[in-house]
Amino acid sequence: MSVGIAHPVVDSKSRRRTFIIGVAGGTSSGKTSVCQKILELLGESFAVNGSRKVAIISQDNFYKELSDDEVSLAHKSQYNFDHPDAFDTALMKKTILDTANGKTIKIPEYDFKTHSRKKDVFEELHPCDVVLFEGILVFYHKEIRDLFNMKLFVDSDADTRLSRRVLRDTSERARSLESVLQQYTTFVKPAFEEFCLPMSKDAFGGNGVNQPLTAIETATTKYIT
Ligand SMILES: Nc1ncnc2c1ncn2[C@@H]1O[C@H](COP(=O)(O)OP(=O)(O)O)[C@@H](O)[C@H]1O
Ligand SMILES: Nc1ccn([C@@H]2O[C@H](COP(=O)(O)O)[C@@H](O)[C@H]2O)c(=O)n1
Repeated sequence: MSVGIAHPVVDSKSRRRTFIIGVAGGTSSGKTSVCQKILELLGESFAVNGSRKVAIISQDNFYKELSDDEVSLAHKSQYNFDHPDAFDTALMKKTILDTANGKTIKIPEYDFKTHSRKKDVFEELHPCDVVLFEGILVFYHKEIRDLFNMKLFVDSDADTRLSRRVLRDTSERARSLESVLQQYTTFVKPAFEEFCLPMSKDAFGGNGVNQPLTAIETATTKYIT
């Protein structure tokens, strides 16, 4: 499989200095784990040529703020967090563009237990050389998809994803087994098939890090001055 390295248009006044990699995949496919591994390995290999800053941004931090009624639905597993409209696409686009243009950005932090952003809590991210932007639907909107220099799709079997999700959501996200299964069958699985999987076509696939790592190293070495 070949890896396409794109050069999206960015603000002509600022010198682009960040290589942005989109990392998509179903829930619990291992997106965060793959990003962390890439970050670790890139950090080590880049250290040879001087320090390069690599960061991970999660799409989860861009969930929209919900009304009180929507929060009640969410607590009953009746809110669809897997639909593209659940995300603040405008803020996501601005954040990626600002990152691409070497600006310092502020990323909201999300609380899965309350289904809301943490009030007045932001992570400040200073300019980076490489940013991994991961999430279930980071390839859905063309206007976002086209901002990535490279696209990776973490491909894990559905049973594996569901079993990891059950373990994670019951231990880390304060969910009951019944609620995880209800949400999965009602929203998560159908949305994965409709909105996530079809967008994986032109992305670099698999669930390991070796092939994408080589491609990323090659691409970023050429791209970053
Ligand atoms: N290769 C793996 N083997 C076993 N567990 C894994 C593996 N990759 C991820 N996990 C576990 O599955 C859960 C979801 O992984 P994560 O990387 O957060 O996925 P995603 O970001 O796609 O939701 C986490 O609890 C993580 O520790
Ligand atoms: N309040 C929320 C917000 C999101 N979710 C679920 O999270 C999944 C995306 O996160 P991953 O780390 O699994 O990629 C997504 O499938 C949403 O259903 C939630 O349960 N509650």
